[in-house]
Amino acid sequence: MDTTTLIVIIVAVVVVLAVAVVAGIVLGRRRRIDLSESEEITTKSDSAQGGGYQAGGGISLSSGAGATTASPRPAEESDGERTEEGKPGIGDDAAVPRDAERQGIVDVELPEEPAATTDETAARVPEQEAPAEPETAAEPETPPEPETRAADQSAATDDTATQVPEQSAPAEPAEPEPAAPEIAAPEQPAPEPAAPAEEREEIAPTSGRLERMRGRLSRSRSTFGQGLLGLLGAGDLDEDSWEEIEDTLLMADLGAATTTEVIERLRTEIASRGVRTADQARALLREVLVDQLGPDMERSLQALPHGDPADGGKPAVLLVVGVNGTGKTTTTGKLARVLVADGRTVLLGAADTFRAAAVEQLATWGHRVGAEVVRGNEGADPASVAFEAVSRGADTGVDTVLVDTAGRLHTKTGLMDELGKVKRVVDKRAQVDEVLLVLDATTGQNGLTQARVFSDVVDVTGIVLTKLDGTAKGGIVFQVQRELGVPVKLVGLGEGPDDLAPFEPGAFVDALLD
Ligand SMILES: Nc1nc2c(ncn2[C@@H]2O[C@H](COP(=O)(O)OP(=O)(O)OP(=O)(O)O)[C@@H](O)[C@H]2O)c(=O)[nH]1
Repeated sequence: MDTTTLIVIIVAVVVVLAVAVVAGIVLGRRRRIDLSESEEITTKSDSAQGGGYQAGGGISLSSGAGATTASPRPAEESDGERTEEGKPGIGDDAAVPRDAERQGIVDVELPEEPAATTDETAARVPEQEAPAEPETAAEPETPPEPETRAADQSAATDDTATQVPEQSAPAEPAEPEPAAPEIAAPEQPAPEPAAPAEEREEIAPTSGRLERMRGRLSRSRSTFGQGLLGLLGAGDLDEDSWEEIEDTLLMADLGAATTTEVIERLRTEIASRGVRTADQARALLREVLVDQLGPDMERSLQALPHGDPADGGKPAVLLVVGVNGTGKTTTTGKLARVLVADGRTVLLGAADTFRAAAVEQLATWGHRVGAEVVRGNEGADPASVAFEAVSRGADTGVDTVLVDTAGRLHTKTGLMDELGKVKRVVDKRAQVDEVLLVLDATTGQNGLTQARVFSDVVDVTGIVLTKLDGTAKGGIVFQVQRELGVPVKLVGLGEGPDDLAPFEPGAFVDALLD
């Protein structure tokens, strides 16, 4: 073999090797997930994301009779995120140690002393702490001492309010059918049934609210949409990447148990489905997150009357409960608007007798939609006001009675007893169709602790998660439902009168990932 032939052979071998290397690189790149390929980004109208969500869906209302709540998993299967002692604590942090002991729902010990220093929510409304300790709360069976009536009834600003005379709630449990307390003849001003129709405010249509307000979830969206999809789309997912994804989910308050399940499912599905494109990664993430939100849970609001109220039917009764400052009164007012917009008649019960401003606030909401308000004096027995509101609602034939209760720390045994009493007393007059627990989404893990205690005391049937517009921790929705098996039914997305939307898992996840 001469030199020329040798050179030709060497050149040929080099060329073949070069072609092989280039082909290898190209194939390798194709197998990566790259979210920067704009043409592959899925739009929300893409049928692949359907999931049954109707962005135009309104708040679904139903009658309490026969409605059931489906739970995605039994509560005892849930894995709580705990402090080192393995017990729920006030202000639990989202960053849970991975080796934290898992456990289901546990009884929370209710300390005697307020946890105001560690409870953000309580700290927000400090003035409520002082009057929150009347002995009547600790001794719910004892009628409260008669108190001096607030100086001047004419201070009331709402014409439609009906004043409940000062009295204790009907005794319980000795009298199964307590006599309805009389309505005091108000002095000044005379009560009016409702504001004239022409004075009432326009109410935004309930349909399509979540769609219209999806921008309000922008803080949570930056975690999920940019954070999570960015990580998933970074290509080779090594152990460091998975850890980052895990941290991101924990920071968004999904909780350790949900996070572990999400990660495991993503890892399995990415491998088995051969996820390679941005579209596929997004669709998979959406599917996994929606599944975690229990899409089959019953979320309609049991706010429709039992039969025709004009023909002996009974109004639906909803109790609104929660700790201080979560947005109970605001939510009650917003809900009244939703019902009025649906053509329903509503009566509001102002059973927050600790804070005069709360009563005025509710009266204003009522006036704006022409709903009558039953109110008590500051310091009156809230059970009595609630009872009277339900009685009045039944007598006047309204469709729905909404009872706003005072904010109370879940750690205050006496106040929780008092709440239990409110429900038991109302139960004697009419069936309570919904107990809505209002949770402030910005308080994160503390909301969970509250939810457990409230659920124990008053059998919560639905969660309203407020202030989702002001937090990056929208993942708390996942935890609340998982731990309690109680559906999030409504979400508060702002301070405006119509900033209340139905919670729909598909739409919610879409809003987070867009
Ligand atoms: N950003 C935002 N603010 C809200 C939302 N819901 C309620 N708020 C605000 O939260 C504050 C407290 O609301 P309230 O309705 O007075 O709370 P509350 O639970 O009735 O308070 P207490 O009766 O004192 O326990 C008010 O400033 C509301 O405007 C929401 O969804 N988003």
